[in-house]
Amino acid sequence: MVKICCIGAGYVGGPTMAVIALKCPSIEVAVVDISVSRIAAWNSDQLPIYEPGLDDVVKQCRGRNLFFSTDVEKHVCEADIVFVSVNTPTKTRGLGAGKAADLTYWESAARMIADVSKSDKIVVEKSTVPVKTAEAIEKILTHNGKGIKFQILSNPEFLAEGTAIEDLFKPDRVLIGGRETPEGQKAIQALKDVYAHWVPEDRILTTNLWSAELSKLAANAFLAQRISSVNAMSALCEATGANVKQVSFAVGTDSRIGPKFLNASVGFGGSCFQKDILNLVYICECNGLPEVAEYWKQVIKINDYQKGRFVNRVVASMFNTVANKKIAILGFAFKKDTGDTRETPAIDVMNKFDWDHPIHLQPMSPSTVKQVSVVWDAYAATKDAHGLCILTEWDEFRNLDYQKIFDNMQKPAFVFDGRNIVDVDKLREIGFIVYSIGKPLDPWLKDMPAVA
Ligand SMILES: NC(=O)C1=CN([C@@H]2O[C@H](COP(=O)(O)OP(=O)(O)OC[C@H]3O[C@@H](n4cnc5c(N)ncnc54)[C@H](O)[C@@H]3O)[C@@H](O)[C@H]2O)C=CC1
Ligand SMILES: O=C(O)[C@H]1O[C@H](OP(=O)(O)OP(=O)(O)OC[C@H]2O[C@@H](n3ccc(=O)[nH]c3=O)[C@H](O)[C@@H]2O)[C@H](O)[C@@H](O)[C@@H]1O
Repeated sequence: MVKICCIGAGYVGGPTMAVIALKCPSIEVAVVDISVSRIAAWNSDQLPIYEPGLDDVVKQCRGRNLFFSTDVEKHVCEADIVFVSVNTPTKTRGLGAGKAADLTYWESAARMIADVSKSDKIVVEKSTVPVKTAEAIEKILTHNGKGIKFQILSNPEFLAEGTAIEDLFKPDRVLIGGRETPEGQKAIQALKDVYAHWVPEDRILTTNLWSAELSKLAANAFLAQRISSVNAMSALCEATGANVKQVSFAVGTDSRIGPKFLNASVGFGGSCFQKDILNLVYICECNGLPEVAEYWKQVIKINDYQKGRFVNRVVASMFNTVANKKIAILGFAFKKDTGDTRETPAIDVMNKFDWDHPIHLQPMSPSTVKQVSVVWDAYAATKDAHGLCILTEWDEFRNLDYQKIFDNMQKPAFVFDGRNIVDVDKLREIGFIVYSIGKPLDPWLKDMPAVA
């Protein structure tokens, strides 16, 4: 029986391995992590991440051929294929701080694999890593490996949170990069055989190592670039009276451009887009390509601009200050159908509100006045509020009773839709002053000295 071990039981390791276990009953899959609480949660009825369809998949195979464990070394030692799906955040200190990927988790995983292995293994990069990481990993493994043979493969993951199970069941493609040697090709075939249990052959792409590593960074950069492009257009729409929904529909019907990923928003969030682009920027700089680095940096600059623009609209509309006002934030996750709040635009928006709050009105200590409170219900959140900001596109926010909300808010009552999900005309009829990203401006906003 083929044995797979995955190091890192996070948003990627957990769902990907659960799907491999489901689709390949003949393979034993162990997901290991140093976090005791995370593993305990994977072994409980309350999984550590919220992902539609995940509970069902885990229930079907946990204890059968899917195991979650903190005994990292034992499972690595026994495995034929070791996936490494640890976090690769942006470095916060030292060389490349603020841009380069922090590979300390990866390096310690690689050293541990080298230490505990007693048989040949295929080591698979599942985490998103800088191009050429496989070379460094190879060096760590072969220098410590006591003659044991390791083949490194790059198999980046393209799932999106909220649709992870769907994406894993029917991926657009699976990408496997490996060495162009006979041993490398054999390793590629072994991993292909795993995916071939459910992914059609023509969707399994094989490349050299560096192409696979770089394709992942490139894919995320292209996706984020589409969002920054449409968000840049949203600013121009507001200035000209065009409607960004109509513009993106018209643009997206061109089959060369396509309709997906053209929703204007308060900005993209999530743990990966920003970090992966920064990583790309750093790699370009290190390779003497400052113009290319500058090009990709703009994607992040526009994203920051968009978040700032949104807050400026809110503050300018509300008589140029939010001090002493109650603002209801509807949605905090970085997108719908996930509980993940890493790098969510809601954090930036709320921090900027805090910045607008004059010092003399700030509580002396965090316990004296509670500036932020969290409630379960949109009606409770909006009661007596001066304005509401929609920051995540949860379906429930489309169908709220906005008349009831309006009746319970302070007047004038404002709606700031950072996701373009409300019916602007209907809300204006109710009496709200509405700002919706990239849509023709409310007369109220036109008169404000808004700076965007
Ligand atoms: N979150 C997402 O939707 C996607 C993430 N990725 C990439 O996948 C990688 C993992 O991302 P997430 O799953 O979101 O991260 P995560 O933070 O949810 O999970 C990583 C896990 O690795 C564990 N870990 C770290 N070092 C370890 C070690 N030495 N031994 C054992 N466990 C260790 C941590 O305790 C943590 O539970 C990142 O490189 C990310 O860029 C790629 C595609 C999608
Ligand atoms: O490497 C990763 O981590 C993953 O990053 C993204 O997936 P994810 O961040 O989970 O979610 P997305 O659906 O891409 O959304 C990212 C952000 O962009 C925003 N977005 C998305 C689409 C759009 O049209 N407009 C827009 O503002 C979302 O609200 C969210 O804040 C990619 O879509 C995945 O392919 C990739 O595997």
